[in-house]
Amino acid sequence: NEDALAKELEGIDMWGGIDLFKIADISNNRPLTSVMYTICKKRDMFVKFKLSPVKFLTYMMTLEDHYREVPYHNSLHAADVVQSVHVLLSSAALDSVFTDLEILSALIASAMHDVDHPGLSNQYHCSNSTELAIMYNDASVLENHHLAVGFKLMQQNHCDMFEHFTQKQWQSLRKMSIDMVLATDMSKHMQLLANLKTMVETKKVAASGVLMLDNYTDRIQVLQNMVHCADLSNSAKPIELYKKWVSVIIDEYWMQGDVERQAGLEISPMCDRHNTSIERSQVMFIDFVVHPLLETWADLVNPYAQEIINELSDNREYYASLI
Ligand SMILES: CC(=O)CCCOc1nc(Oc2ccc3c(c2)CO[B-]3(O)O)c(Cl)cc1C#N
Ligand SMILES: [Mg+2]
Ligand SMILES: [Zn+2]
Repeated sequence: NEDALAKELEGIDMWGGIDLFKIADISNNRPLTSVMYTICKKRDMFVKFKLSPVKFLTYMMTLEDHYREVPYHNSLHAADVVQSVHVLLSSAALDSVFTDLEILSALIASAMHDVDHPGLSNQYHCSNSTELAIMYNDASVLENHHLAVGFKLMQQNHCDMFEHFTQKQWQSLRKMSIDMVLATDMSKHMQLLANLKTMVETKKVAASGVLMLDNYTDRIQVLQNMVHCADLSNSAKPIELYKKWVSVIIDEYWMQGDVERQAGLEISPMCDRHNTSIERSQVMFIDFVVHPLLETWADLVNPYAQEIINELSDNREYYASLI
């Protein structure tokens, strides 16, 4: 089985290069741990930061165990975002732009960004003043929870993989990871996109063609948008993968709608199994959210994301043709 897993992981450096549904099957349902270990190994993170592989794997398996068995927001999605960030980071326009600590932070943030997701949206939690909504005062409720769980688990026995970090390194990784995961809250989308657009208009590029980012605000904005793009990137992947992601997210939305209907609550958008057009909602999400974001990202790292935009346009036409 190790050979089959190694084989499937060969495409890990390519956009849509791995099938996470297959990897889940052949990794004994450890897609997140397998993908994260492979990428960190390739990026020589264990040597660079003196990470104990045993503690790293113990943490990753513990983190993976804390993703729930919900249709979409399980560890498969986290593995997908980790791998997508890994590919976006390797864009030539970002060559040696980010430090190893920034790269490790982006990968760790991606790995934990939806941990313990209950399959119910922020809107559901806030509308019903759930325990989590009360805990986080309706502000980025799920994203705060994902971070709290993700970092709490690092304090567990044998999970302290950053034991050799200086206080400065730890504080920096923690701040950047927090800023990236909080930026995956969809209510921050318009602000994030506006910042990215401004950055594209004012971007400074070195003679070599790489981006020049000279302060924390600019650097973290690019990292936040990168994780956000990866988080929404299903519709820019090969159509067979995209269709699988659509089918599982609809399952999760419909389960939420069933809970809302049962409780006599107003059913959230796209969550009513008796009244929803999957094709229409996908076309609208692509037109109003994903395409504007990925197009701006493509402008930033131009011309290194054209393949992603082409894939997205093909997929949009596929669903538009079914309406
Ligand atoms: C098959 C797909 O293309 C799924 C991509 C996500 O599809 C949506 N996502 C939406 O918002 C969130 C985006 C990211 C996240 C979450 C919600 C909660 O955790 B998360 O960080 O994964 C909204 Cl509002 C609509 C759609 C649609 N369609
Ligand atoms: Mg999330
Ligand atoms: Zn996510």
